[in-house]
Amino acid sequence: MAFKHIKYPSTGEKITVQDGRLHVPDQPIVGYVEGDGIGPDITRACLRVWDAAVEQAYGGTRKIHWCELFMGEKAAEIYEGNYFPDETLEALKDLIVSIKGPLTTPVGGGFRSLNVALRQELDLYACVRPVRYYAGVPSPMVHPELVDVVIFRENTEDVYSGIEYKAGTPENAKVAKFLREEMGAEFFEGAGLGIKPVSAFGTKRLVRKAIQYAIDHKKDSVTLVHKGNIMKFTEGAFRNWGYEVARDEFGDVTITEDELYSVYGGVQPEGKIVIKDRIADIIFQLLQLRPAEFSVLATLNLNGDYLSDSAAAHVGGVGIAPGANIADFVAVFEATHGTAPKYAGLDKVNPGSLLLSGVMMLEYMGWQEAADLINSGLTKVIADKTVTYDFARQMEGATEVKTSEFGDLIIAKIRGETAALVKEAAARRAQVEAEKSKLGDERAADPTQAQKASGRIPHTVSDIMHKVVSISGEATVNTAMHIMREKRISSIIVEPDASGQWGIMTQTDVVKKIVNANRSPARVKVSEITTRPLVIAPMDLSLHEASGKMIEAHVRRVVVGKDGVPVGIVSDMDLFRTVEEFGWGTDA
Ligand SMILES: NC(=O)C1=CN([C@@H]2O[C@H](COP(=O)(O)OP(=O)(O)OC[C@H]3O[C@@H](n4cnc5c(N)ncnc54)[C@H](OP(=O)(O)O)[C@@H]3O)[C@@H](O)[C@H]2O)C=CC1
Ligand SMILES: O=C(O)CCC(=O)C(=O)O
Ligand SMILES: [Mg+2]
Repeated sequence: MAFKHIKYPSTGEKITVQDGRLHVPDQPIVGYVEGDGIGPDITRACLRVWDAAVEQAYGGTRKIHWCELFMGEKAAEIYEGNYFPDETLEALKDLIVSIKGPLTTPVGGGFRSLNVALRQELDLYACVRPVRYYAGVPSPMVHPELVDVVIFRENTEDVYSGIEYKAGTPENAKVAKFLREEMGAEFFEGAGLGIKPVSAFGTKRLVRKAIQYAIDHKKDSVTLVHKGNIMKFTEGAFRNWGYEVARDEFGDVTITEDELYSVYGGVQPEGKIVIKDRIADIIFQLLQLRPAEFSVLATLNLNGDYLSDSAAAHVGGVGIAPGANIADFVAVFEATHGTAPKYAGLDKVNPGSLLLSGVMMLEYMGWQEAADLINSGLTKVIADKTVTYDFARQMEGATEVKTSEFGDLIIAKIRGETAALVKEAAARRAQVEAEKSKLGDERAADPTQAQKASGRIPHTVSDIMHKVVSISGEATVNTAMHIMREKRISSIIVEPDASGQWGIMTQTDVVKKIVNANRSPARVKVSEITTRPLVIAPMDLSLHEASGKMIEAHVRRVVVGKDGVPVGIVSDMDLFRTVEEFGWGTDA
């Protein structure tokens, strides 16, 4: 699709899916949507922090190439009233990984939620919202550190499906008539009507992802949250289908809470995840009073929406509540909160929620080092009590900073904290490199001695060969002789001639073809006394085989090569020395 307003950066590569896995190049193109309300404030700050963390973690070898995509009010301005242009949808699919700011949805009328539309159009069926405590964050809980749950909220079904009939419309009248007359339903005249589809397919793929996450992250339980006592065939079915997936697809690694007591006497067996369920209303109390009992929660769409904002409040509020909308590969990361319009453009709110959504994104891309830097930078800034208004109003002795300043402080921590470590690691790397290069030089100069020092016994020609020295056939024999004397070598490799053949010139050639023939080495070209073609032995030729070759061909050396190019040379003297140093045969 040719884009009208979206411009992919000219540098960077697209993230792809290869052999069923996400393939993230070192210079990936990642999409971002600024969002409405406070969106531009937090996005601006976060882009700088993400870039700084990636730069710091990978020293410039990795970099995100951002591509702005348009949704919401900014899109409506650019695309003549279109809040969700087709090309944005196309690019989100094409780029696979993107991050977005919040988008406004009018209440009680107007256009449909862009966020919900996005999730449905891209079938981003799992809304993943981790809720955990960052040390120093103000919290109303006595033990907020015990909160560490990941909410897997079904993201495409339930009452968010948009099957609603406004009171007073012909559609509403038609549905009401059907329900009353055909289904025997009873409800007040003039009621607005909504339908709540919950399918086995939608439930199972969500619960499957939640259980897989629990396995991958060594979590001890998955709790199915539902209001199945009231909505038996939707929420009750969600619970039943959830247990079904656990039993049918993860039977070897899961047990039910019933089994935990009836079979295992309450002692959770090593390596088993407990699948349990709780009714939706009581889970709000339980998460406050007994948070340690929960780790992964699988919820329907509406319950998960409520629960994620509420749980966020236990650990500092929605200002620090990250999230992601994930399909099998395509993912759009986003803050849990909305557009907070009263703060729009004030550079005031907490960018933490979007920032941590970016941390989830970096983890999804496999860039854990950059993610860790942000986590630790954020923790340190909070520990310094330099925080945005939402934390400052709950923290004694805090200094309130702006959104952008909060970002700057995190960047400073990321750079400062790692500067020393990076310097130290670079020095360590340089030391190792220097040591390696010294050992390499020693090996090349005296392979036998180097192996003796390292405890290795040589077996093949590559174990004892010396690096070849080569010369052009156009050089004079005089020049070649100077090099051989200087390097203390008895032969020199001659570069390929016009027909591509390598050659060799030895001390014996000089004795026979120069001295004995009464020729001046200054006037004879190397090519004139070179032996071609050169027989090149493979690197894994054994020392025994090498001796055989020398005897058979009446030569005193074997040239060793790779892909037809000579790389080393082994002489009869090298064999002699090796045997003298290491022994040979059965008594070696
Ligand atoms: N995914 C999305 O794009 C979402 C979009 N929305 C949309 O956002 C709009 C506004 O919704 P609303 O219900 O007011 O909810 P919001 O989440 O936008 O704001 C509610 C309150 O939460 C606090 N808050 C929100 N974000 C931050 C932040 N970054 N830092 C600190 N505090 C924050 C503020 O509290 P305080 O007043 O105490 O300072 C704010 O007034 C609606 O149109 C809604 O549909 C809502 C949720 C998600
Ligand atoms: O789409 C919206 O405007 C609200 C969505 C929401 O609250 C959420 O996803 O948590
Ligand atoms: Mg919400």
